[in-house]
Amino acid sequence: MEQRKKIAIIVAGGSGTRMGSAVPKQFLELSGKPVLWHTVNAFKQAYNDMQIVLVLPEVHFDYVKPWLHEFSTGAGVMLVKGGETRFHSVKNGLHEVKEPAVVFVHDGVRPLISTTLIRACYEAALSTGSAIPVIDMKDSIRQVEGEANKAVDREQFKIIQTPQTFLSEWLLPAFSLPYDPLFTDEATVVERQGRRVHLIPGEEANIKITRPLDLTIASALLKEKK
Ligand SMILES: Nc1ccn([C@@H]2O[C@H](COP(=O)(O)OP(=O)(O)OP(=O)(O)O)[C@@H](O)[C@H]2O)c(=O)n1
Ligand SMILES: C[C@](O)(CO)[C@H](O)COP(=O)(O)O
Repeated sequence: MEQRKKIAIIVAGGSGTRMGSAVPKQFLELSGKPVLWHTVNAFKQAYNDMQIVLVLPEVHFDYVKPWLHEFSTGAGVMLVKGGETRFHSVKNGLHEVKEPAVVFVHDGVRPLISTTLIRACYEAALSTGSAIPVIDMKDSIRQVEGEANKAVDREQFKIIQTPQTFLSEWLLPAFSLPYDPLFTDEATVVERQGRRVHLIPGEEANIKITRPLDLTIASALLKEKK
């Protein structure tokens, strides 16, 4: 099978308002290392020729420099300034994609991503153009509109994860579209360009650390993984 350069754009440019911690959640400690260390490590473990583009506010470059040298072998890690929204952070990272590649876009705050899922995304994107990991809904859901609410069929919905993975020739043109607040992930941007995205099974453990309880859950999951 054809092989391609692999680039992981890891976005860590947010301020973590829902977490409410003094230090942004991507730098909080998880089993003795920053959350973001686990995320970068997962991509380096999956493929040692993986190029990492780490997107974060310039004021936070000093948080990561002390431990980044650990990942300097192979294609290394590049630091890029974050943007106003996640979309703008991804767009800044994409400026570093200068040759045909399989591009993974991953939340810096999903440190439990597995080697198996990263490799599955690579293979699926290489053969179909895109790979979006999803999991089933466990709870019942309701649609709320003002005072009214109604049950909806949860079988028609999926929970979307990252890494959202694409051939660079899919992703780069899509990000020249004007920003829309609905662009909360890359699948939405690529779809707006008229492409149909390919869903693959995600992982329950691939949680996004968003609120304080998620850090407790991530810590327990990491212990189980070891
Ligand atoms: N301008 C932004 C906003 C978000 N992100 C990143 O996108 C990922 C998912 O975003 P989210 O969990 O919403 O993080 P925050 O925006 O930091 O959190 P909150 O919405 O609670 O403020 C995170 O790794 C976050 O750092 C980013 O790179 N640039
Ligand atoms: C990309 C994402 O993690 C997919 O579930 C999600 O859309 C990020 O949303 P957030 O509001 O920026 O956390």
